[in-house]
Amino acid sequence: MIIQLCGLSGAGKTTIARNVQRKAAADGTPIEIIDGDIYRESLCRDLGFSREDRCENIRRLGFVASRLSNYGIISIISAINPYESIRQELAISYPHVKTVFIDCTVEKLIARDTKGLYKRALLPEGHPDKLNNLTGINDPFETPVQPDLHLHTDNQSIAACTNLFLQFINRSLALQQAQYASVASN
Ligand SMILES: Nc1ncnc2c1ncn2[C@@H]1O[C@H](COP(=O)(O)OS(=O)(=O)O)[C@@H](OP(=O)(O)O)[C@H]1O
Ligand SMILES: Nc1ncnc2c1ncn2[C@@H]1O[C@H](COP(=O)(O)OP(=O)(O)O)[C@@H](O)[C@H]1O
Repeated sequence: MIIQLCGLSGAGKTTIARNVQRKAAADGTPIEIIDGDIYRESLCRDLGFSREDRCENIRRLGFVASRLSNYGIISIISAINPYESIRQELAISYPHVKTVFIDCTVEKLIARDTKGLYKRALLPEGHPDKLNNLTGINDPFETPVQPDLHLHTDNQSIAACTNLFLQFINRSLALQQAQYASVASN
């Protein structure tokens, strides 16, 4: 199974994915997190934040996820993943792809601003430190049309989001196994 997250910087993608990974590992369920931030330092080092580059980024992360999921490893793509078309492309490119929206209001993110990116994006035009293409501020984020799971990290605690995510994975795995069993019996 491939789980593609989407959500703005600071929404909680990494935090929730790591919590879910740790809890699932305790039950013997292997999860690999394919984090945009980390892959942008290696496999995706040549990519920036234009629409074209962000789409290429997701395609590459999707490919890595697909290789791992062939071996039964649940692959969580933790990236902003801002465009509906590339999310749909991923969903039809590989089997068992789920989309999880990690949703948080921009107001809350500006208040959190763990990396200082929002402060930089909100600087006046012409300021030398201004960030001109921060998703949600001066670059688009397309709300997913029909996510398989929608978490609201501005009003649900980290623990609640983690539990909802784990329950979602367990439900999806059970459905997947039922599908395999039904195919095998026909
Ligand atoms: N302009 C701009 N817009 C968005 N994000 C920016 C930008 N510049 C740097 N960063 C940092 O890069 C991380 C996002 O990379 P992703 O690979 O997840 O982005 S994308 O899916 O290709 O849109 C993102 O990581 P997260 O905060 O973990 O989401 C930021 O730390
Ligand atoms: N309900 C929540 N879910 C996830 N993170 C939360 C939540 N509430 C507060 N946070 C905080 O928000 C920040 C999210 O950062 P991070 O997980 O790196 O986001 P992202 O990977 O989306 O950029 C962390 O400091 C985390 O402690």
